[in-house]
Amino acid sequence: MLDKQRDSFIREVLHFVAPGTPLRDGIDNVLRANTGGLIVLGYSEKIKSIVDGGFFINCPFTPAYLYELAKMDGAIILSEKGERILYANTQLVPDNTIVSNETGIRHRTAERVAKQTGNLVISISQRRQVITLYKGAYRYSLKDMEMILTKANQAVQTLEKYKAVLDQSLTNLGALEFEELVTFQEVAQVIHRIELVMRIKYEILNYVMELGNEGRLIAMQLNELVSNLEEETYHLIKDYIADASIDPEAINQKLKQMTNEELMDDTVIMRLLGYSQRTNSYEQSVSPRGYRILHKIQRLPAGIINNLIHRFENLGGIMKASIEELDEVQGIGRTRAKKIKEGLSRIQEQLFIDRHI
Ligand SMILES: Nc1ncnc2c1ncn2[C@@H]1O[C@H](COP(=O)(O)OP(=O)(O)OP(=O)(O)O)[C@@H](O)[C@H]1O
Repeated sequence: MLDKQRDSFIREVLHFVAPGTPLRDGIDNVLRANTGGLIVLGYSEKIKSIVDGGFFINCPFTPAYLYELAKMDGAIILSEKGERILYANTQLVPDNTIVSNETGIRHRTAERVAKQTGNLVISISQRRQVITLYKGAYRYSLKDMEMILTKANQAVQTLEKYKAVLDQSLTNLGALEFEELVTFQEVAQVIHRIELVMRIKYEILNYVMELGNEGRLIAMQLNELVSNLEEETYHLIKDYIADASIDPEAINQKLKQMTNEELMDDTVIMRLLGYSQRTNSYEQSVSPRGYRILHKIQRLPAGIINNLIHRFENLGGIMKASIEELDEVQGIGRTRAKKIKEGLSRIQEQLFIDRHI
């Protein structure tokens, strides 16, 4: 199951220490110098209450100052956004009844301070050459750059393969929609494949964050591969959801919470869309409303698409409508009615060709 809170924690903290930022340069210097370090971001009331001693410095942050100050014992406290160095050589005294699984004193202190205050705490290990970030109950250790790059590239390759399979099933689904031969099975399969692709996308996004400047190329590849998939999923759910008044985004969120096993189960997806297995067999045919296909027609506003579906109920109905009948729909004149007909024929033709590639 995807932990959304953990995901946003990772994004937030990785944004702070992404390669190329002054804070990261400073941390890397401390790591290389083998002095170790304990850094707290933000001097909140809660932090104030657990700080003992130290020097008030209050100077702009530079990687060189951080490096020099880390030579002293104790913790360094930065402003919330890391732009200023506020204190150095401080002793942190968090509540020692807070559970910590860390072994060394520095790391245990970091974890307890993060849990007690909710501030971001960074621990740079002297012996193990690792940087660990703590915030609230979350912990994240920055891995070696080369290793992340390799993992990110492998994930992009996996994404490419999954995306190719997904594209083929989307083409098949589209062709079957025009033939009015779609069953729940195809719909469930496409939803399952989309969600798998989205999961790989989020994994890669975390690598991109961690890679900072180095991740730009991977971010571009990712964007090219899956840029409009979210929109496509939204329309797909709108096409097949049993109760059209339910917000497709709510269904999408539930989809993200599912385990991989649940995702592969057609009956779970059917239930998610609001169909019960007893009344609807998943081999039974089902008609799309037409949002996904109609959005492929260029310059056709969403309001008109809604009017069309409201009037003709589904894609089949819209396909069968004559130019005169289309013309009667609010917002559609004769020229636009012709454009809709032509657009649908063109999309259908292309899908039938692509289906056999
Ligand atoms: N409560 C604390 N407040 C401020 N600094 C602390 C605190 N506890 C430990 N430190 C810092 O950590 C250093 C000792 O850490 P220790 O070696 O025990 O931790 P560790 O978690 O094993 O880290 P490392 O992997 O770097 O050795 C101290 O010299 C001090 O600078």
